[in-house]
Amino acid sequence: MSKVQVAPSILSADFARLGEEVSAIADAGADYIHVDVMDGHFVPNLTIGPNVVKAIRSVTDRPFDVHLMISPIDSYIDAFVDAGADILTVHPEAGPHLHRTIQHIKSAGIKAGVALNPATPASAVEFVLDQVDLVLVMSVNPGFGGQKFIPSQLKKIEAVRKMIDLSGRDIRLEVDGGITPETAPQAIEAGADMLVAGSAVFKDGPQSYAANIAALRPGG
Ligand SMILES: O=C(CO)[C@@H](O)[C@H](O)COP(=O)(O)O
Ligand SMILES: [Co+2]
Repeated sequence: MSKVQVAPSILSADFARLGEEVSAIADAGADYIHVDVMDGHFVPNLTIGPNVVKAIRSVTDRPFDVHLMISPIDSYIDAFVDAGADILTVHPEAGPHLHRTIQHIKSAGIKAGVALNPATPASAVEFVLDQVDLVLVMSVNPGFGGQKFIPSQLKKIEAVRKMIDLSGRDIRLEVDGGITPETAPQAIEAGADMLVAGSAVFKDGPQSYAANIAALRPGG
């Protein structure tokens, strides 16, 4: 399996100093910058939109992994592509035609991911697996940082890992929610190769970011 990569979620950053925070996690070893976009409708929280993504894009050359929790999804894709997203990940429930949404993202020349909510089965991604670059398994219900990892998702991570390996395609398996030094090894053991972590990275301030990121990697 490829090296495990860490994508800190800026949802737990200090929004008053967002540019500095993005720069600090990049310097601390983040492989991606995970951006949680929430609309107060698909999920019960409101966060940031494409203007903020555009504003922080110039702070680092790390890829932006943009997790879209908005519905209906399709009319927002181009704005996030223009803002500088490198990966756009969408939920199957967020639009009427998942395959078409993925084609839209791919036709813009960037990577496409599909996010599976805790109650959404692995099979939801089966017939688009030939199109996607990433599958994101949500290990909490989407909407907030700082929630507890849902253990039943480990089985789904294993199932998605099998599907990816069978496909023979280069697809990342990202796990998002409640990732800590205690739960990261379980997610990795089940097949994850990309970990999102918000509260576990941003706790204790910038001087701890490098150690917090390192603690999530295998052997960390
Ligand atoms: O997408 C989401 C929540 O909807 C996540 O990306 C969280 O922001 C991760 O936060 P922690 O659970 O790591 O604190
Ligand atoms: Co997320």
